Amino acid sequence: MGGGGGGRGRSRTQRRHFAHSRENTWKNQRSDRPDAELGDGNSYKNGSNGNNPSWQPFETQNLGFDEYYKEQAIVSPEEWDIFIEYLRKPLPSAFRINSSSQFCEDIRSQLENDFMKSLQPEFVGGDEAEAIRPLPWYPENLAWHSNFSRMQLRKNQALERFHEFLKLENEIGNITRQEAVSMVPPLFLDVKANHFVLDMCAAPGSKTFQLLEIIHRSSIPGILPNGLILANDLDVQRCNLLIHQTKRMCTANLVVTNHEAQHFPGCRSNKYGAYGSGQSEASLNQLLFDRVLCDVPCSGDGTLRKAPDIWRKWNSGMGNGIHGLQVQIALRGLSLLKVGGRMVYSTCSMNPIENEAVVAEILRRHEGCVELLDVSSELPQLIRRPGLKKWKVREKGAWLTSYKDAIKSRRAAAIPSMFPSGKSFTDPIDHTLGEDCQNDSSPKPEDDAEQLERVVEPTTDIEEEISTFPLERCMRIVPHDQNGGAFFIAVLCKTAPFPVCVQKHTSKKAKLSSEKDELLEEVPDRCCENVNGLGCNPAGVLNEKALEAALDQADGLEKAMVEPDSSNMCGDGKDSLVHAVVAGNGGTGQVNADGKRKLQIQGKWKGVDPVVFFKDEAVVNSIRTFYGIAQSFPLYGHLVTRNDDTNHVKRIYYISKSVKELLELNFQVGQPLKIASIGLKMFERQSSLQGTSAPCAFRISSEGLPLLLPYITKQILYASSADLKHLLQYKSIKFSDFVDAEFREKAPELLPGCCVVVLKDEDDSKSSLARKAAGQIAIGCWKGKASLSVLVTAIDCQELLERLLACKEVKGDSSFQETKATSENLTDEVMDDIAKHKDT
Ligand SMILES: C[S@@+](CC[C@H](N)C(=O)[O-])C[C@H]1O[C@@H](n2cnc3c(N)ncnc32)[C@H](O)[C@@H]1O
Repeated sequence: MGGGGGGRGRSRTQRRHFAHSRENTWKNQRSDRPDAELGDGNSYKNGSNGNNPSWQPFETQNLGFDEYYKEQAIVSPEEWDIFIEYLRKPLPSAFRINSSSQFCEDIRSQLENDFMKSLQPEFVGGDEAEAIRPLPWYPENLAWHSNFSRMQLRKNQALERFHEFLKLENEIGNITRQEAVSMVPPLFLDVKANHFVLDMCAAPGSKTFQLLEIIHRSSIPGILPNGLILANDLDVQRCNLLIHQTKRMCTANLVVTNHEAQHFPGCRSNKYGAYGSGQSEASLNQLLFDRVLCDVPCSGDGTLRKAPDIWRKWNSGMGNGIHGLQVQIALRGLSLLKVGGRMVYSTCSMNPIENEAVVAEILRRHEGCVELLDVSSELPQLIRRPGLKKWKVREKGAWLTSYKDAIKSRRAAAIPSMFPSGKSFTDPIDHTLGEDCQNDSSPKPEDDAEQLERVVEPTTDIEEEISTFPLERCMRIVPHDQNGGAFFIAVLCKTAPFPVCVQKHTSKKAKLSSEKDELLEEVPDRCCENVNGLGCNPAGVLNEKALEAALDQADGLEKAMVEPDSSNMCGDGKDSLVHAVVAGNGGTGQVNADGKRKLQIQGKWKGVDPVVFFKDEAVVNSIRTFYGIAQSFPLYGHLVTRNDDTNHVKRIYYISKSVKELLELNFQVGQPLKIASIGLKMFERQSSLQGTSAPCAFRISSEGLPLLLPYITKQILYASSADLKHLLQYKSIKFSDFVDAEFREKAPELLPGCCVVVLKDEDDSKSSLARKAAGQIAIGCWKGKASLSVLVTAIDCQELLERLLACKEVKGDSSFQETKATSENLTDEVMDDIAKHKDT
């Protein structure tokens, strides 16, 4: 694999993290109920409570919700009952096969030819005919729908093999459990292997993982794709979940950052080769993206089937409260998008205020530069509804048809962009989104059900508004169309650079014409964000005059940034503005002699380990020599650590060429990116007693091995399937006990320390599976005085034994059955064994 093909060396803590990653309230609340196990979509509202007298059914009704969505005509009146019925049913599960995994075909074939048939007798029916089935709209049968609940999988003996399969393949990254509708947005991004992709609100990372699969899909072994994924999330803990999730991918093409998406820093430099010793020539001088995924935070009412507690919490203030932030994030995404690039805006909410209103607002602000794409010919089997052209705003119990309504009734929380026309009319109160960008997404104390009791002001004298944008090109997925969750997706294309925003200015004209080009693209977004937190209305066309004005404005802006006017900014936008200036000045970090600002541009993010290029030539050369790594595999400039003290580096990470360029640019412009994780763990310091006597201080990590494998010429042995099986089974084997004579002879000749054992192509291999596995199944081992020991976790041993078994089953080798039984019983003892190897 070119890296990224699903992984080895998964953290055992991962499962624990995932257990807490998403609330599954059905699971917690209904485990004692017999009907809870059906997984057939029955409504549980009126179900029995089993033997638990304290059990309370979830209230799957909310009058405010009903009234709101009926009024918004989210579905036709005839469909209302079935819509609600489905919303009350638990969500069937879904999973995706990792299309870049070396075992992708095996897994698909196992599902199609084995599980689809063998599980059918265990399925009791309901709305669905099949126990498991491929999702018809997902390409190549790579995503699957399952009608078994987690509890059924756990409790039903007959399903045990399928359950074990799901658990194991999920843990090692060959499949990912993910809600079906959540798999849709990345498909509409049309990502190619060479794309730079920004995932703005990425945690917990299921879509990031899918994007990584796409860029790695056609990689050939040992070659990395030219693209990268930059996954960002504001929440540090959720970022950690994402890092754990994506570790399973073993990729060198991922960077994880931790920023407010609406203030994601700009990185731009006009200088080349300014970083470090000057040996490296950065070929990237501005960080713009070919694709942006804008899967924004939202009220989440599309996930009601998975999280029924939302029934209780839901009120219309949730959507209103988050609309401003959603607009800001989407606008920032567009400003970071290349001309010609695609951005997908998505939410798991059904609310038009969070969906169509946001899309309409960004089209309004960048009219002529951004197009809402008609993607009706893409994924034709996906059932979706056109976006709404009209909707209303509910505010403090009243229905508002137009912003005029809001002015009339002095409903200050409603802002023009929430309405279909987006018109602000005469506004006695200052309703800027700047106010809203305090990011108060928490629902207002109003309760819609209560509000229903109030007298609602008539709006009859105000005309109904209809959006003039082609919002029917947006897509709304509703639960009853294909027995899933609800989602909203809009696909946008940036068709032209954003014009300059012309505003009043007083400062002197900027004279540096060399900066003009930069300002053409950089200033408008920033200067306007500084004005109202949302970017500008592109009233002015770009001409020489406008450009000069913009240069003037930039001049003034720069001053403003030294003494930021906090009243004009949202959140901690000050930081990103400062970074932007650094970027604009070629990353010298010496924009002026202001000491306070200098501190801000050190690029040292509190509490975040630094990212340091690992340039210790002696160590790099010793690694290259020890493993005989071919010169065609670039190491220099591709290795980084998270430790300033290069003498005490424990782990060395490998980064792709694309990530290297991004990192170099980040250094050039003063490190505005707050990097939480980067690259692929490739080498780890061997700290055992044995390790200290080994000629090379670093061993190859399991994650890095697939990428490095085609380039290793020393410390490598080819084992028969029998010997590899024994190694995986017993963990440590004396040289004299190997079955294969050649292997028995060659193993003692290796240098002490880390080595690689690869499954060899045996002449008698009849199955294509076995032939394919040969040369690809490889493990790290430790060569001691008289034995070889595996440096592989128990779960990896188990998975590899399963693979070997699958190869052998075709040949009818019964001796492998015995191995399988043993592999399933791998215990913590084995884990301890391996841990000892690593830690003693
Ligand atoms: C809908 S979830 C994203 C789900 C994710 N795309 C996935 O597929 O796994 C929204 C995410 O936005 C993050 N978030 C909230 N406010 C944010 C902001 N201002 N900037 C960046 N991320 C934000 C939340 O922490 C949350 O992880």
